[in-house]
Parts: sequence; C-alpha cells; structure tokens
Amino acid sequence: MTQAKTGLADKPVVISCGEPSGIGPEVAARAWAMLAGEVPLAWIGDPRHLPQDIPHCIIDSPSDALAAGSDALPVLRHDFAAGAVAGKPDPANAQGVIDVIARGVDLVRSGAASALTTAPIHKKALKDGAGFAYPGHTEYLAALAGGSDVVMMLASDQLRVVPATIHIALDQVPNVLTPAHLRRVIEITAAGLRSQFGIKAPRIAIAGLNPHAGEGGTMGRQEADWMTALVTRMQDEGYDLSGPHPADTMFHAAARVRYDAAIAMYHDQALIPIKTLDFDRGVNVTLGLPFIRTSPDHGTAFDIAGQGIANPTSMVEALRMAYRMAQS
Ligand SMILES: NC(=O)c1ccc[n+]([C@@H]2O[C@H](COP(=O)([O-])OP(=O)(O)OC[C@H]3O[C@@H](n4cnc5c(N)ncnc54)[C@H](O)[C@@H]3O)[C@@H](O)[C@H]2O)c1
Ligand SMILES: N[C@H](C(=O)O)[C@H](O)COP(=O)(O)O
Repeated sequence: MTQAKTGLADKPVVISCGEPSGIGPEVAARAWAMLAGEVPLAWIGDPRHLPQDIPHCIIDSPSDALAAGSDALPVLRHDFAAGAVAGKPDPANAQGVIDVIARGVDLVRSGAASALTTAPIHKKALKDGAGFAYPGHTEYLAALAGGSDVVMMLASDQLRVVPATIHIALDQVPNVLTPAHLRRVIEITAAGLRSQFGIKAPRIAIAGLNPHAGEGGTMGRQEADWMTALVTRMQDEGYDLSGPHPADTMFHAAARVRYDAAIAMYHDQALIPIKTLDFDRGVNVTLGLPFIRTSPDHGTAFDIAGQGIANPTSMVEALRMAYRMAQS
C-alpha cells in the first residue's frame, strides 16, 4: 500500500453514496447506526438522499467525524443536481455519483480517510446520464489509481472468489483470458491474500474454463493447451496452486476447505457460488489498488429501494472489513 500510512487506524472509513435512487443511502445509514462505536465513518453525498429518520451532521473533513459522536451520521456534503426518487435514476445525478467516488479516492489517497467503501452504482444509469466510460467501480478505481492492475475479489467467511475476467461479454472471455492475464490475476490475488487478509502462504484453486475442465481437450482446449502448464510453472515458482478444476465441483463444502481463494474464469462462474452461499454477508474488495476499497456484494436493488426493507448486513461487513484492513 502506498497511501499515506500515518495513523490510518485513527481515520474514518469514507462511504461513497452510490446511486441515490437505489438502496445505497439507506443501507449506509442503517450500517452507521449498527456500527456506532465500532467503525468510525463518514458518508459522502447529498443529505437530501438520506432516509428522513436518520439524523445527520455536516462535517468539513473526515477528521471531524470522530468528534461528531454517535448521535448523527457524519456527512461530507456533496450537492447533487436533483433529489432522488426511489427506483428511478435521474440522469442529472449521474455525474454527482461519479464525482463522489473520485472524492472518496482523493480522501483515502491523501491519508485523510483510512479506506473507501463504495455503495452500489447503476452502471447503465451512469453511462446514459454522464457517459461513464467504465463497466464498474473496479475499472474506474484502477484508472483513478493510474492504471493499476487490479483484481475483484468477493469474500465472506465461507468463500473467497476472484473472477479472472470481470465485466465483459461471455464471447470475449476466451480472447481476454491469456496465460499472461491469468498469471497476473494469480500474482495479485496471492499478494492480496497475504497483505490484506494476513494469510502467509495462500492456497489458491484455479477453475477451468470449459465443462469438466475441458475433459482432456474434448470439450475445449484452453486447459490442455496452456492452463495446466501455467499452474505447473507457477507451482514450481512457489505458488500453492491447484487446478484447473472442473468449476461445477469446486465450490461444495468439502472442496472449499482445501483453498483460501478460488479463481474463476468469468464473472458469473465466480459470483454465483458466493452470492448463493452468502449474499447477505459477501464483501467485494478490490486487490491491487494503492488504497483499501470494499463494497457490499449487492447492487442498487431498485425493486425495493425506499421501502426500508433493504438488508444492511453486507454494507456492515464491507465497512468492518475495510476498517480491519486499515488497522492491520
Ligand atoms: N458494487 C456495485 O456498484 C454493484 C454491485 C452489484 C450490482 N450492481 C449494479 O446494480 C444494478 C442492479 O443489479 P441486480 O439487479 O443484478 O442486483 P441487485 O443486487 O441490485 O438485486 C438483486 C436482487 O436482490 C435483492 N437485494 C439486493 N440487495 C438487497 C439487500 N441489501 N436487501 C434485500 N434484498 C436485496 C434485490 O431486491 C433484487 O431482488 C445493476 O446496474 C448492477 O450493475 C452494482
Ligand atoms: N460485479 C459485481 C457484482 O456483480 O457484484 C458488481 O458489478 C460490482 O462491481 P464493481 O465493484 O466493479 O462496481
């Protein structure tokens, strides 16, 4: 980590508001209420977008969050063009959502905040409203960090999983998935497990791309042509790797105890198992950035926004993980 290191543990985690018409503001507010005294935090956004029953106080800098006490949510005010209608993103607010993420990154990189936890964005709303050029936070944060190679990990007590390719169409996966790309994902994952999760000798399981990991080349060639050789080569270099495994049988309970993280080859191969096992407690963490970023594993949930029924647990876990990482 290259961010300013002094006293990170004393600094609050900043939360970017995400899409104001989704559940982001309400889960952040409920998480604050649940974490009072445990995780210092400040929310960046427009106070008009918060639930009306949440007391808040405007602060000028993250350091003021600590003095704000636990009676009101500390807010770093960021005025948006419009209020929010639950479930209906307003194109006029899209640029504000993007700017808040960038402001959060600036605060963390300057050392004013310890970590960034992002509330969910609606990617299409940002593209339509402000021409957002990135398919998600992960890619935007990598660009803000100067083009870092990054990896998306979703983590819970039951499973840590990494999609080797992220927000791309399925028919592009075989083009992007090269030996050099997969090697880099493995390297970043191993480094992140050591530095951010404190696992000294991480065990990583690699999924195949094709059914039955290619069944000896009869159901796809990537495993036989280069994936097995890459795994062997990196084992010889000292990485504790296994695979390529058939993806359909590597996520059951007895298989999961054999590794600290699984690397899957595409988005849904990775995210279906963890969101099925642990949707409420899953945390999205970006590895490879020069600062700490976590996020809940859910999206904007327009279908339930504004009803007060969104479960804040994943946001709570994301804030806890961010703060724990900053302390260590
Ligand atoms: N970190 C992020 O910014 C992030 C993460 C995932 C999805 N997204 C985006 O969110 C948008 C909607 O995605 P989606 O519909 O696929 O997924 P979603 O997670 O928003 O919703 C899927 C289902 O789960 C429910 N759900 C989600 N979170 C919940 C919670 N906290 N409590 C109770 N129920 C909850 C929703 O009501 C919905 O039925 C898309 O634009 C997607 O790209 C953003
Ligand atoms: N792929 C993530 C998921 O489905 O949970 C989600 O889109 C978040 O991605 P970013 O953190 O890059 O926005």
